[in-house]
Amino acid sequence: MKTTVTICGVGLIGGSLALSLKGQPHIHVVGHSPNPNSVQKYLDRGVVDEATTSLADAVQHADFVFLCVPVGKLDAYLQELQALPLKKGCIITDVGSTKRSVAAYASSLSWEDVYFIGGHPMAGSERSGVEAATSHLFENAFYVLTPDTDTPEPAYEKLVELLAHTKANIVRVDPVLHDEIVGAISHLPHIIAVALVNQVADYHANNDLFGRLAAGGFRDITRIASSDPIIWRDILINNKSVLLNMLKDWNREVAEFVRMLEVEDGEGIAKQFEKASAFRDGLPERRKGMITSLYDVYVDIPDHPGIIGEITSLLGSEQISLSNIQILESREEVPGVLRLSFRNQEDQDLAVERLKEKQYHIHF
Ligand SMILES: NC(=O)c1ccc[n+]([C@@H]2O[C@H](COP(=O)([O-])OP(=O)(O)OC[C@H]3O[C@@H](n4cnc5c(N)ncnc54)[C@H](O)[C@@H]3O)[C@@H](O)[C@H]2O)c1
Ligand SMILES: O=C(O)C(=O)C[C@]1(C(=O)O)C=C[C@@H](O)C=C1
Repeated sequence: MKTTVTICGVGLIGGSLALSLKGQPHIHVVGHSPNPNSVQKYLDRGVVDEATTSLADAVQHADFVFLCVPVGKLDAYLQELQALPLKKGCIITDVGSTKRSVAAYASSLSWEDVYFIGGHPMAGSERSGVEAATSHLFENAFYVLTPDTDTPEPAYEKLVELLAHTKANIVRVDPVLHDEIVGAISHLPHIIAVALVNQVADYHANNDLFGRLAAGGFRDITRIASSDPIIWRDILINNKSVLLNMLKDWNREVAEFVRMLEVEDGEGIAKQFEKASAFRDGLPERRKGMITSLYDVYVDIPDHPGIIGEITSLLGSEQISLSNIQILESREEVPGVLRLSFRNQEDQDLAVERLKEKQYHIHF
């Protein structure tokens, strides 16, 4: 008897989850979207075994239901699911980037032999849609679960067992604490990246040298500013109370820089950099999952013909497979950036070593 896993919203996260489960001999993956074009896309891309626009059909045999839609849609999905006949013992979970409100809403509903356990894989990217999904997105990343105190342990263990296919590290966290932590390490950085890009975009509107000269530093801190607007609108509004407090703290950080610059407090500025690098350099390595676990490398490429061929030949001669290659910028006078995506950590490590030997400037 196969385990049926239904995924509602097969985008970046839902699609990556589907790909990590699909192909397991005992798992059948069903995709759901209310949009017939999306359903067709899931099938055409072979991300799911079956797909339908009917939620009732999608969940009728489900052992697990994953809600992989924007955070603002989770409550409506839960309400709909509660009104549908579900299999006994069915586990409903979500992948939303906030956990407090969905956990509270789920426990306000009454379920009969159906269990809701909130979830949040701590991996992703600025890309969105099923086109961006990869089977290894969650490998070595943390995957937060937020069971209630009354969640039966066997239900929790059943979900943990299924998620073993993602090769993520499961960590159990209280939903309120979760929202505070991700507010600081994920949501606040997205706000800052977007505000910074928009500030520079306004300068650029008066003089396009701003954008043309934008180099590694700007790119490193702003990749996430390209994230999906609807997904992030929902996350930020949902975590509003945490973020409003954190933005007050952020204003204090900015005010301190204003003060140090006004009085030319060089020692104070250097201390801020020392404190920051001590913390950042001490973070667990990326492969252990603190920061996203896509195997992407950014290479600055001088503007001369044949450079991309040189890089791909170098990787090819080492039998390193690329899963994707993309030119992010290529304009006169300024170096471009090439994004190389690899299938696994070993390929990424080897590519970085070889590219560095050839004096390429690499960043992550
Ligand atoms: N992007 C990330 O890095 C990341 C990481 C971890 C968790 N998350 C969370 O995962 C969830 C999905 O995000 P994503 O990045 O996969 O986004 P996505 O845009 O790639 O996918 C969202 C999916 O939901 C579907 N959808 C949108 N509105 C819908 C609606 N009203 N009804 C039904 N389906 C609808 C879309 O068609 C799409 O399939 C979000 O809750 C997000 O907070 C995102
Ligand atoms: O790497 C990225 O692009 C991400 O935005 C991933 C990221 C994050 O901020 O770290 C974004 C949202 C999630 O809920 C979890 C992970």
